[in-house]
Amino acid sequence: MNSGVREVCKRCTVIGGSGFLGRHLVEKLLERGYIVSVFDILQGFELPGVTFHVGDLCDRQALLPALQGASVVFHCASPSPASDDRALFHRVNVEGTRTVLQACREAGVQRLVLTSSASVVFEGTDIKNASEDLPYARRPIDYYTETKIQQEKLVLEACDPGRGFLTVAIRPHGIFGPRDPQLVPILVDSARRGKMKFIIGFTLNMITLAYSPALLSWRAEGRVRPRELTPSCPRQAYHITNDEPVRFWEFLSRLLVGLGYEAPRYHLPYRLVYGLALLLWLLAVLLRPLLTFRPTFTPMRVALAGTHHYYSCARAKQELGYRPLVSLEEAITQTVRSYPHLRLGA
Ligand SMILES: NC(=O)C1=CN([C@@H]2O[C@H](COP(=O)(O)OP(=O)(O)OC[C@H]3O[C@@H](n4cnc5c(N)ncnc54)[C@H](OP(=O)(O)O)[C@@H]3O)[C@@H](O)[C@H]2O)C=CC1
Ligand SMILES: CC(C)=CCC[C@@H](C)[C@H]1CC[C@H]2C3=C(CC[C@]12C)[C@@]1(C)CCC(=O)C[C@@H]1CC3
Repeated sequence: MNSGVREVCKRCTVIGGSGFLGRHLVEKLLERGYIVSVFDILQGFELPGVTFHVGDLCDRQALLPALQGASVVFHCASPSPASDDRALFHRVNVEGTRTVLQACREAGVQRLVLTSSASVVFEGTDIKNASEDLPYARRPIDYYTETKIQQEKLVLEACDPGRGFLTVAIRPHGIFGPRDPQLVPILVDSARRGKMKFIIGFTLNMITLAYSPALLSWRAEGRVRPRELTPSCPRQAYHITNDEPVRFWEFLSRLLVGLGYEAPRYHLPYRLVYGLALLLWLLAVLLRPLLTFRPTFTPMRVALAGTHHYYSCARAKQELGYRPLVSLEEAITQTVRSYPHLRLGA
């Protein structure tokens, strides 16, 4: 292979590369010698070797220059799941993804890796060791999930090995780790406001999570191209987790205690809290023209707190060679260490 060809093979674009997962991915790709372009609505950081393209992914003209010459595109952009702006979710996750697909084809991109979510099958009821064969949620719990389902379908249906365009969706679940803007910050904010004293529902519900650095080291190795991706087996989604189911409340308690806060200990009935969360959500929608407030305990969060939701990543292990690189124990230790500013009293 001459150096020109090698260079083209190693060129990639990370859409949403300024975000939590996207930025970790950019760093790993650089370590592995990729030439990286980032496309994001804002430039979140500066790194030698990274070219930034600032724009909205719904704008094909803005997107195209960022994709030129890339053999692989990682799509990691989405509005925050904390938002309840249905129109925004639809515009970015559904219409925006159509635009990404169109632009990829125009730019001659060969592989598109979507960061979907394991929550595309979650309806608020128990999920135990689920494989990817579980159907999509018929009644998605929020707009985020509703549009992640549509997004994943669009991307997988666009897979066209005959034309040399391969698509794959990875489905992480509850990503955490250094710089995570969601799980640990929301947890600490709730603890600081005295809202983390309660255990919702029963204490034994298990979940799986995905520790970002471990997830990304693997992903950036280019193992995202399924070996079996052939015309007879073109559409693939893969659960990616730490592969160590843990009790939800034990996991949260270890993070809280590690940061100096008390673990939750008083019990509240699941149905009561879920009902209250629904009521608050409804009030927030109805009162929106007059006042804006964002309840901490959304129906989705309460459902996640009170049910089993653990996923099997056997398919990714078998077909993609996936292995979680860090134990859950180590992942929690590293995460706690990375948030000195969120410790009690800091
Ligand atoms: N975090 C988690 O637990 C999980 C996340 N995922 C998925 O992983 C992906 C990455 O998530 P995460 O890193 O946590 O999210 P972040 O919000 O940290 O990153 C997403 C990035 O995309 C940007 N973005 C949003 N809208 C647009 C747009 N219209 N055009 C260009 N860029 C845009 C965001 O900018 P801005 O911040 O300004 O909006 C942000 O920089 C998402 O697809 C998410 O659905 C899946 C499972 C779990
Ligand atoms: C109710 C409670 C005690 C909340 C504190 C922790 C939560 C903030 C997180 C626990 C599980 C997380 C999670 C997500 C966001 C943050 C939590 C609710 C996602 C909804 C993020 C986006 C996804 O694609 C799925 C995630 C599932 C787990």
